[in-house]
Formats: sequence, structure tokens, C-alpha cells
Amino acid sequence: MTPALSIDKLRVVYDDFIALKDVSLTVSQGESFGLVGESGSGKSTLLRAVAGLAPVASGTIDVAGKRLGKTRDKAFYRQVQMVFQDPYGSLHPRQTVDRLLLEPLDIHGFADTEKRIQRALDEVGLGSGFRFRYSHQLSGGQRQRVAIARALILEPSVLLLDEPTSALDASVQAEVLNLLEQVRRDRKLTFVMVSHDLGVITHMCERLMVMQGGQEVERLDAVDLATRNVAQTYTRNLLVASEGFVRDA
Ligand SMILES: Nc1ncnc2c1ncn2[C@@H]1O[C@H](COP(=O)(O)OP(=O)(O)OP(=O)(O)O)[C@@H](O)[C@H]1O
Repeated sequence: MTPALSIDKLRVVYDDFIALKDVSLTVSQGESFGLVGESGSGKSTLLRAVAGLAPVASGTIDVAGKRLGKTRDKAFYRQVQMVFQDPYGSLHPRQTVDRLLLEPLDIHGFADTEKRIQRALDEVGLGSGFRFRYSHQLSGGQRQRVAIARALILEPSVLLLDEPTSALDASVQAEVLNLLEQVRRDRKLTFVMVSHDLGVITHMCERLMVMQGGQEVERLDAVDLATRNVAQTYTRNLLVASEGFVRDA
């Protein structure tokens, strides 16, 4: 089967700083792949490069077997959507939920907007009561549900999730992660997910890449992470630094 995402020797350079150094990665359709590593290791840069938001210096990115060019076209955003960490920053405060969900549908010329908005709200567990609220009238968890609904409304096949729950309280975090897992199963989505929280990655992903200084350190199955079956000291240190793992030890 053609991979959902295939990245080969991807290099991202900001001015003269190399943020991503020839990273390669293949994610199968329906797989959930995690990216972990210390702050500044290049996790977000990798996602942003796929989304067309980082300056790619060299290397290639294929989505469902199709090579991406320098810019992303409309068809790309129907296939690949990104969910950011900060639901406060990513939703326009002066727009109603209805407007936020209508916008991508309008851009992509969908006719059955009414039905799609209703279905999207139901799918993320908000229901029609939230439809005409402004985003500043929502809690962080509700905002992130709207951001997920907005990402899903175009029926993409790949979601790029950049710390999607780290701005939320622990209980809300669990709810949003469960929602993501549910929609992944229901829609057979492919996830590439960044998280600082190794527990989240163990729970949500099948495989993962450990990153440092814009490079791959090692590649693991989630079960290896959970059982501390790791080869590199750097990864072991990440595990130790991850509070949950210390508690579970
Ligand atoms: N727009 C930019 N201009 C210059 N340097 C940048 C830019 N964006 C990111 N960087 C640098 O690239 C490196 C990788 O950043 P990136 O955001 O990918 O790290 P990260 O692993 O996602 O970190 P965190 O976990 O803190 O979000 C960092 O050193 C960062 O300072």
C-alpha cells in the first residue's frame, strides 16, 4: 500500500541555522506516528515543513504517493490538516464556531455546509448548542474540539498534531485524546503527533522517532518506550525526565 506520508532526507534551514538535518520517515496509511525529543529538537519543524510552513532547503515529501512542490495547493489541505497546541491562538476570537467551520467549506466550494457543520459538531461532542458561540466563550477543551472539528470538516486523510493537548488540564487532556483516538479509528486517519509527554505518545502512537538537534536519534515501537527497551542514553534520559515514567517505575 502507498504510504500516507513519505519524507526523504528533509532539511529545513532558517537563515543559516539547520533546524532539520536530512530526516527520513515513512508513515503507513492509518498509522499513528509519534515525534518526541527535547525542546528545540525539530519536532514542530518537521510537521510545519510538511504543512508548507517551514523553509525546506532539500529533500522530498510525498503524500499518498504524490510529491509536494514548494507551495501547497488546495488539494493538499483537503488531504492534510494540522492541529496546533494553542487553541486560544489558532481560532479567531471574533468569529462564531459556525463561521470558523464554514470558512474551510466555503474555500473548498462545498455545497452541503449545513449538514457538514452539524455533523462536525456532533462528531467532536459539542452539539448544536455551541454553534453560534464565539471562541472566547469556550473553555480550552471546547476550543480544541472546535479546532479538531475544523481540521476534520474537509475529510482529510492525515492529521498533523502539534502538542494538541499540552495546553489543557489533565482531565480535559484525556477527553481530547480519547476523541482523537475515536476519530482516527472511525475515519481510518493517519496521525503524526508531537508531544512532550511520553505517556501520551505511548498511549496514542504505534511507532515513534526520538529527535535531537534536528536529527533522528532512534526509532521505536510504542511498546519499547513503555517497557524502556531503548538503545540510546538520550532516550533513557527523556524517559527519566518524564514524570509519569518515574512514578510507574
Ligand atoms: N521561524 C524560525 N526562525 C528561526 N529559527 C527557528 C524558527 N522556528 C524554529 N526555529 C528553531 O528551530 C529549532 C527547532 O524548533 P522546533 O520548534 O521544531 O523544536 P521542537 O522540538 O518542536 O521544540 P518544542 O518542543 O519546544 O516545541 C529550534 O532551535 C528553534 O529555535
